[in-house]
Amino acid sequence: TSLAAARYGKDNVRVYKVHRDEKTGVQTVVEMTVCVLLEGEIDTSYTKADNSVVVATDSIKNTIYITAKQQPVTPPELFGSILGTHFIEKYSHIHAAHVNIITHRWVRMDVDGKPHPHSFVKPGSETRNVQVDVIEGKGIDIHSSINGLTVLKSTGSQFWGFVRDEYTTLKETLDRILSTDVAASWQWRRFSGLSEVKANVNKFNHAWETARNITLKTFAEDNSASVQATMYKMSELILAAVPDLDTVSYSLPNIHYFEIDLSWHKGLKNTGKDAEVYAPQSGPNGLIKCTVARS
Ligand SMILES: O=c1[nH]c(=O)c2nn[nH]c2[nH]1
Repeated sequence: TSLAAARYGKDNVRVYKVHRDEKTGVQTVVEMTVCVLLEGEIDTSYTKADNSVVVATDSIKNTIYITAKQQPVTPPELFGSILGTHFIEKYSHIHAAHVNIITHRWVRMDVDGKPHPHSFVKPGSETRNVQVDVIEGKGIDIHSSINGLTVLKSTGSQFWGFVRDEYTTLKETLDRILSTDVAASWQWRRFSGLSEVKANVNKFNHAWETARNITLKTFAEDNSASVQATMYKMSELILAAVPDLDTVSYSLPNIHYFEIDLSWHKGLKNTGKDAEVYAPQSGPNGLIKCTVARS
């Protein structure tokens, strides 16, 4: 046998960092969950029980906290690039570092109509994530994403004209509920190294804001012919707005809300244009994926 592939490290490293502005007293918080996996000349630690090549995962965890203390932790694309670059520069036998960062959203609380200096709300399960792959001699590949952004529209969604055959029971509709948990991601062009990431640092927050705004606006305004058609429009708009992206991807579960026929109860109308009470479904759910390139 031989080792076809190997990478190891520490997962689920939870990090919180506060920034205290001495002048204004305003405090800002960041919370993230970090995973760092290392690749390189580590085969003998698997094949020969040779631990001399192992940077202990405990040391990797320590490095994450030290780097979070000494370096900026936002945007996550920058922190991931700094962290990954550290490992390939510090250890000559490590040739790639794969950093995954899940940043949780602490949104500043409004109290009496004013943003509070040190209080925050977590608005749900939405996160901002990055996968940063620092590859020695090649550069830095960054994949950014929005996850867990749950949306619903009560109309403005259709689905008809699909294959009808002996397997089909689904009725065509010009007006349905559409709900999904948005997973949107975008692949940056390769950066030559940390200095180029730093030179482009302002693009990362702009891209996240742009992708999030386009996703919400298109979801709301498009009279959707299908999940497929709407997610493609979102992708096209994001690529047009952010020139440094190579591709945009979506993975959208179609969370169904079924009509309930109540006509058996004294002829109660609750289907089609009379539908008001629906049964939200936890599963089965549609799952629609795409990756859109520039051409
Ligand atoms: O938007 C949709 N796309 C589909 O492919 C599908 N299949 N059933 N319902 C659906 N809705």
